[in-house]
Amino acid sequence: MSSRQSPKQNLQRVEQQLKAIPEGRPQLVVLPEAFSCFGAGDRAQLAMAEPYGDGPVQQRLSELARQYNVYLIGGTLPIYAGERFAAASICFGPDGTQLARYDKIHLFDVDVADNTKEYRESKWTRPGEQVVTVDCGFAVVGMAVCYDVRFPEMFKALRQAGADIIVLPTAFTQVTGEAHWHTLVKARAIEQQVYMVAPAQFGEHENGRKTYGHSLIVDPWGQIQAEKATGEGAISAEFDLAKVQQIRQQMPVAKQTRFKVSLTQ
Ligand SMILES: NC(=O)CC(=O)C(=O)O
Repeated sequence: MSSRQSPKQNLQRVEQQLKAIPEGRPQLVVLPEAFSCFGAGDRAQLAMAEPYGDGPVQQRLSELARQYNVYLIGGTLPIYAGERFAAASICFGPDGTQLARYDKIHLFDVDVADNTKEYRESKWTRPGEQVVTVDCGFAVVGMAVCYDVRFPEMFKALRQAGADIIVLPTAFTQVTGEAHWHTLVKARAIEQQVYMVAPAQFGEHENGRKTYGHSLIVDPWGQIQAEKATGEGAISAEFDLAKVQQIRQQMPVAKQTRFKVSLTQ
């Protein structure tokens, strides 16, 4: 997506894309980070933050999950958390119920050589404290967001919690995306032997910020199954549990780790 400031407009785009998904209804649909509002400014996002479990964006996502009979993960939306908001990723089941909420743990407090220069996400966003998985029936799905991809220990924790797929709604900057995006997403898939489903924000937004795009689905062998190289739109790929199991059996890295080994000089 190339989300605008208006949640109404962005939700209309989500519905258009759900309608446009070709043959073979997917079981899981994941929207990018900040899908409902991008570029409005942090103060405006705080003002539009919804209480968890209530509010127009969550209500619409619930309706869409039911209407299209999918597990639907709303990448992130601002959820009321006092003086700051939580960048929450929320999973709805096909019956429209809210199944899980993950609040972005690692916040993007970074200097980047672009026209924004300083990103200080923690000024307005309250970080999450818990890793979250959700059982979607056909797979256990681990939830992560954007900058989390740079913290491999979190992905290990998700795998240990049973994840077969890890979703990564994203709004990578153009500059950091060009340099690191594909490598990071593939690395997390290979290390944890999981599918990575990483929908991204794309293009120039109303505040002048540029995001990298390149939504990706990567299999547990690190092969790209689908990529949106440019523009808006949906990509999809099949989830093959047998492939996950085969790779984990043939290369059982999770059992072979010697990380606890003590080093002597
Ligand atoms: N925008 C982010 O949260 C992360 C990002 O752009 C990066 O890690 O690079």
